[in-house]
Amino acid sequence: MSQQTTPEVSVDVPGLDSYRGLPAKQQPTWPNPAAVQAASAELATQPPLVFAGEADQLRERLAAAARGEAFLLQGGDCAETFAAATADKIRDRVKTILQMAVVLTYGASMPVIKVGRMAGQFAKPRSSDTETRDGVTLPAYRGDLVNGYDFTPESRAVNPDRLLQGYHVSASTLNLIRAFTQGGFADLRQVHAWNQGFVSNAADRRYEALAAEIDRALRFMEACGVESSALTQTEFYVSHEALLLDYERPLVRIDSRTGLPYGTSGHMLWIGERTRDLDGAHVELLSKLRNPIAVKLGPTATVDDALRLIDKLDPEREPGRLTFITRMGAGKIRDALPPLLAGVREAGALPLWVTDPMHGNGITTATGYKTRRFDDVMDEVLGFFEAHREVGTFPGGLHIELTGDDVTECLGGSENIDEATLATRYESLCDPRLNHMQSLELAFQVAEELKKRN
Ligand SMILES: O=C[C@H](O)[C@H](O)COP(=O)(O)O
Ligand SMILES: C=C(OP(=O)(O)O)C(=O)O
Repeated sequence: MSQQTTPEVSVDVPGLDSYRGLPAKQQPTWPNPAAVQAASAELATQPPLVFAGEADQLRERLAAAARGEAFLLQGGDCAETFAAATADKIRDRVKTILQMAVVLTYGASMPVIKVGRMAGQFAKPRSSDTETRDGVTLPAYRGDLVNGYDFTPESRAVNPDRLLQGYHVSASTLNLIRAFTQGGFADLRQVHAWNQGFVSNAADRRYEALAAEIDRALRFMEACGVESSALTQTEFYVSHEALLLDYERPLVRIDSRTGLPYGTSGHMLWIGERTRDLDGAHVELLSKLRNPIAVKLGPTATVDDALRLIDKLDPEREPGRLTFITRMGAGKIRDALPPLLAGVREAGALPLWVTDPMHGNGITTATGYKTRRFDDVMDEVLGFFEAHREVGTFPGGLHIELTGDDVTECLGGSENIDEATLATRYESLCDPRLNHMQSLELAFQVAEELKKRN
């Protein structure tokens, strides 16, 4: 996030509101439309959270990944919360992503583009509008941008004041991320320090060995007089699902250099599996924005779906503009992905293909915990690499739900978290995340797959 640009101004753009008449899924039913309009109007007066030039820079980096010259690592909470936007928790998530990126960069000898599911991942699509506990039914929790998690009528009531709160929490999160990644914390000579404070375990020990090799290489480079800001700072971008239209639209700004509209709520915005209808409001609005855009594709996605999304979102077939994040499920990816890859390639398009091995592998235990098996997550990642090998396309990235905390939300991994252990530290308000150690283990395994390609 180093590149500065000319300031942006907020003006009405002809055509930008074409999404308004279209079906918009997964939106809250605001009880008081005037209050939402007031909140959106207030948001429209706020400064942009990210700059257009940064989004352009990310698009260039993603273009390199689409061409097979870089790898995208995108990760963070399932649902960020306002309460957990603390310095320690943000730092630990950034550290975990930096550590994973080091493992991948060193293993694959390839640049790794770091993108957090951070500073805006506050709205969640849900399967049901309501939740029932002990015979009491209340609105489902839709993320801190919409309502509260506590199971009381007051907390679950949707509240448009949260739109502004979400903006401000995103701003302070982003401020901290910028400070961590540009202000010395991401210096590669800190590669050991990133591991401190985490419980020592097998993945951490493997990481320590790798960090020692990196240290040696850095000392060698220093001795040779090599100096580069690439060793002391890192680019780190932010992304989230652009779900809540009353939040996203007011944060659109016109880039004064080019006159083009950018979503300034995050560098990269994605459209979820539940809202990717071609004729829906989400695809329409994001088709007008110049940011890098991603779309989730589940196991029922067809070649035709993918091609029509490309026509709508990336008509110029510009590498870096469009990323497909596949989330098929471990049992389906080997059948469902190869035809998609082949069909899109035959049509001459070059989207970036990324795997989300989390969202197709959810299960619920008998005791009611939503969880995922680490082995299923890993199996989907392997299936992703196999599918690309079969078709001859590039497996360009990994999208995961993770935390820097030692939570017990996903089953398995080398700590062997079992069903009984889930209860000890289950903190996610929506879907289960890989903990710090599981995230590192996954990074080592993905690095092995990338190494095989080389
Ligand atoms: O993160 C993704 C979705 O918001 C989540 O899987 C929905 O979960 P639900 O089926 O419990 O509503
Ligand atoms: C809701 C999500 O995923 P999907 O749209 O793939 O279900 C998510 O990534 O938070």
